[in-house]
Amino acid sequence: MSQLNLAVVVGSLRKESFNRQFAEALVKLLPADVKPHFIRIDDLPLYNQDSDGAPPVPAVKRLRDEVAAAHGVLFVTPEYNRSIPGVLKNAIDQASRPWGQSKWAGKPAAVCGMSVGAIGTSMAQAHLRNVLAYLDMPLLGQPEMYFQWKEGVIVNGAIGPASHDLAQKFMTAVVAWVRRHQA
Ligand SMILES: Cc1cc2nc3c(=O)[nH]c(=O)nc-3n(C[C@H](O)[C@H](O)[C@H](O)COP(=O)(O)O)c2cc1C
Repeated sequence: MSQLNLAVVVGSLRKESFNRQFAEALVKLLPADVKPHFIRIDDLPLYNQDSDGAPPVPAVKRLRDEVAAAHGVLFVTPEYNRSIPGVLKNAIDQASRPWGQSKWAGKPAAVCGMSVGAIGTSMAQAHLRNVLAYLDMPLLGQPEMYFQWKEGVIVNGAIGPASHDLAQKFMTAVVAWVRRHQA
């Protein structure tokens, strides 16, 4: 099968981010013909519609080019105050404009997340799904992935034994979803 480029967007800038650790463990479950590409969002300026008429600054151009080059996108996000972190929304907004030139449109996507709370980012994921659906991204429905951070969830950089099967099932479904939507 042809090589797939899977963009991975992590919604936390924290150095020891559980979601980044989770994302790095998840991509280890990908088959050899799927290449993950972590999209940088920490150096993006705040989106300002006044900038739409000018050439994008280098960080924004990089973001837009990288999203455009992806066959699909995996979002791995924390929940902040029952929604998605502002840094993630900013990145989504930056690649959605100028109007009519969104880089997200048509890209198959999947969402998951890790929180310290028992609801495991379910509210954040619901909000994120709403945004991505508006951006015309076909969204993987099942399996859902709501993870709570606790000892043993990630062991030596890999998904721990108790969660491994669900995580593998999810990543297999992500790859099948992206392949199904390949032009
Ligand atoms: C501003 C803020 C708001 C938060 N709101 C929630 C929340 O609504 N639900 C939840 O489960 N955890 C919430 N948390 C706790 C996060 O789950 C926790 O900080 C987690 O480590 C964030 O993910 P990260 O480790 O990838 O940065 C919040 C944390 C912060 C800093």
